[in-house]
Amino acid sequence: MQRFSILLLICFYLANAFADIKAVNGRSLRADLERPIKIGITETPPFIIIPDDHPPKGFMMSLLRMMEKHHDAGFDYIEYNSWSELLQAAKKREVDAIFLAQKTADRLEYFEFTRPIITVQNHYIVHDSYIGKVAPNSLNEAQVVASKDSANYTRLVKKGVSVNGAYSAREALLQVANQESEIAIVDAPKASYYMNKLAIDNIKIAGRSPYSYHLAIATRNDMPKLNLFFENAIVLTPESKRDSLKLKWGLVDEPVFSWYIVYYAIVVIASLSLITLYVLRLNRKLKREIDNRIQFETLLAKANANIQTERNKAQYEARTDSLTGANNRRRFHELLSSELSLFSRENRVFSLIMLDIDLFKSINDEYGHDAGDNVLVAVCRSMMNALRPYDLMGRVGGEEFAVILPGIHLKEAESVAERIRENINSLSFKDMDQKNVTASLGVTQVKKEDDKNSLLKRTDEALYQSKENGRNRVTVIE
Ligand SMILES: Nc1nc2c(ncn2[C@@H]2O[C@H](COP(=O)(O)OP(=O)(O)OP(=O)(O)O)[C@@H](O)[C@H]2O)c(=O)[nH]1
Repeated sequence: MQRFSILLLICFYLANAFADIKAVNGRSLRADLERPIKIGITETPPFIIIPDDHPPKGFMMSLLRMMEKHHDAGFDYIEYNSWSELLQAAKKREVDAIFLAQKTADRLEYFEFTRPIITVQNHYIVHDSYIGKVAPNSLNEAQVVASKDSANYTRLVKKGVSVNGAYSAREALLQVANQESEIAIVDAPKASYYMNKLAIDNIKIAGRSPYSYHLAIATRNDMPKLNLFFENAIVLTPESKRDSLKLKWGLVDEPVFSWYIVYYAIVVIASLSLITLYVLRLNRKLKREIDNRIQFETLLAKANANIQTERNKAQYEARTDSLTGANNRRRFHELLSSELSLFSRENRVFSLIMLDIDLFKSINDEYGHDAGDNVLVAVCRSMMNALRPYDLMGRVGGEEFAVILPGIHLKEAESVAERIRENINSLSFKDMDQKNVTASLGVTQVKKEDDKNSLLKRTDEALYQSKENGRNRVTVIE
């Protein structure tokens, strides 16, 4: 994250460096200029128009006057007859600033340029009788004319195109109107201005040159504060005011290639790419972490499920007799305690049966321990069959079982015990030569004054009496 922030800072630093916005206050700057700024002007419609008997006007003049007023500056306008005269005067420092387009190496020796104020597109102007559109590669075969002062002229001469050098854009247009030349290369604002002003109605625009130029203010480079002043004045001129001036003078800003846009685009794209890369990386990392977490949670859930299963198993084993599956002695005593407390709290009566298999030792001795185990399992199952689902049974000794009969009174409990006895008596075991097994049972019903010991003791006593009286019987003690 820290690395990313540093990169972003560098991007914004570069963006500002390219934009080169020198946000200096216009008023304090003007105070540093000891004398009015001398601005050289020459006829350059529709940017600068110099009528014989009126003050100069045009887009640039309006803009300069706006700056003058807005920044409380003093401008002196010095007029020149031609562009070349004006340029020479500026180089000789007779004027401080001029309105200029091309940043040639020669000009950069004398001037510093502000950012572009407006971008102007060149067009091909032809006579009305010209058929078709003019393309850049058709210039070689045509009679082309351009103002000698213009960059178009220099550019075409450099490319080896034979081009007539007119004294001005006005003359170039007139040459086409008079059919002395075929194609004039003039920028759109000038062309439309002269076509209107001179009422030339036999020429037309027949194509767009690939070249455009930026118009800026060039200030003498031995007064750096001057450039800063104009730069600041341009930045502080509201876009809306500049737009309304452009509209007034029939200017259209052409969508032309600008390095500023490229720089900004690079910076913005680079920043967005960095952000996207960062987000994608973060996303991948998060996804990995989520996957790991899911995997970990699945393992954890499995482990928890295993623990729970083991716990359930342990609980089951802790309360169950492993041979018969009945409640073991400990669990049975817990159940008995809770029945007793229910009886004392809610007066819910219950009966207790105690059962002991008769002469079980002899079964073990005669048929083996495994046969004895089978008898225990069979007796247990037979007891369960004789009981209701909510009766509570447990194996409380080696061959001894007990049953709690919730809600059952003594008489009914006796019948249940009798049914159990009969069921056991009717069991037959193949591995014991169909020998019958019998059991003795003792039955009692809980009483108000009972605790666990007294209850168990009474039931045991009943069981003991069954044994004493010959086994295979049920004895009831109230
Ligand atoms: N096979 C088997 N025998 C058991 C188990 N638990 C206890 N025994 C045996 O059960 C027998 C109980 O014998 P005794 O207490 O003498 O009573 P009995 O032979 O049933 O005689 P009475 O109760 O008087 O009818 C003992 O020999 C124990 O070893 C068991 O889980 N499996």
